[in-house]
This record gives sequence, structure tokens and C-alpha cells, in this order.
Amino acid sequence: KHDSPVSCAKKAKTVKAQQILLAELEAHPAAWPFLSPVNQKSVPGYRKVIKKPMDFSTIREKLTNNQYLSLESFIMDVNLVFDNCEKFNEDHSEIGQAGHSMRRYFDKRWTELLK
Ligand SMILES: Cn1cc(C(=O)NCCN2CCCC2)ccc1=O
Repeated sequence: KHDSPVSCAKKAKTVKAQQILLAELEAHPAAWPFLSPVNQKSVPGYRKVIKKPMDFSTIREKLTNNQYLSLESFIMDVNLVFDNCEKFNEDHSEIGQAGHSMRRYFDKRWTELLK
């Protein structure tokens, strides 16, 4: 029921890092395709092809509701955004390029913050 002070402080650190990381992703110039869920009515094929849709607003909702029990589960959802993007979009399309750019940025920032 109650964490020790040490593990409580450690948990606060990772929550803070997740909040910083997500705010940086949301503010990135190439974030526009990922800010809200893909509209499955207006994007043909998306519903059939992408089994687990994910976007930054959904991650924000889950973080706000304390749904990430570990740093790993947060990182998995962010990577799901980029993996879905690679699956559905050509590498050199506008959205495909945005996905690659955002993944490079995320990989760099979370290692700087947490490694
Ligand atoms: C990640 N992703 C996004 C889309 C998309 O069309 N997003 C809408 C982008 N618009 C910009 C201003 C309003 C909304 C399609 C395929 C895909 O994989």
C-alpha cells in the first residue's frame, strides 16, 4: 500500500520525465500527424491495417489517469505511435517523414533524460 520514501521519490522522477518527454513530443513541429487519433472514417484502410491505434492525446489521457505503471509501458505506447506510422505510410511520404523525425527525437531525448 505504501512505498518506501526511496521508491516513492524514484517513481516521482519517472513520472516527471514522462511529463517532460510528452510535452516535448506535443510541441515538436513534426507532431501534427500524431496529436489526435487518426480519423478512421476519413482514412481508408486504417481501421483494418492498424490493430492498436495510438496518438499523443491518448498517451496524455493515460498519463493524466496514472495508467502507466512503469516507464517501459509509457515508452511502448510512444513507440506504438511510430510503428503504426511506419506500417501505414511510405517512408518518404510527408507523414512517413514526420514519423521518422519524431522517433529520432524521442530516442535522443529519453536517453538524455533517463540514461
Ligand atoms: C499518423 N497518421 C495520420 C494521418 C492523418 O491524416 N492525420 C490527420 C492530420 N490532419 C492535420 C490537421 C488535422 C488532421 C493519416 C495516417 C497516419 O498514419
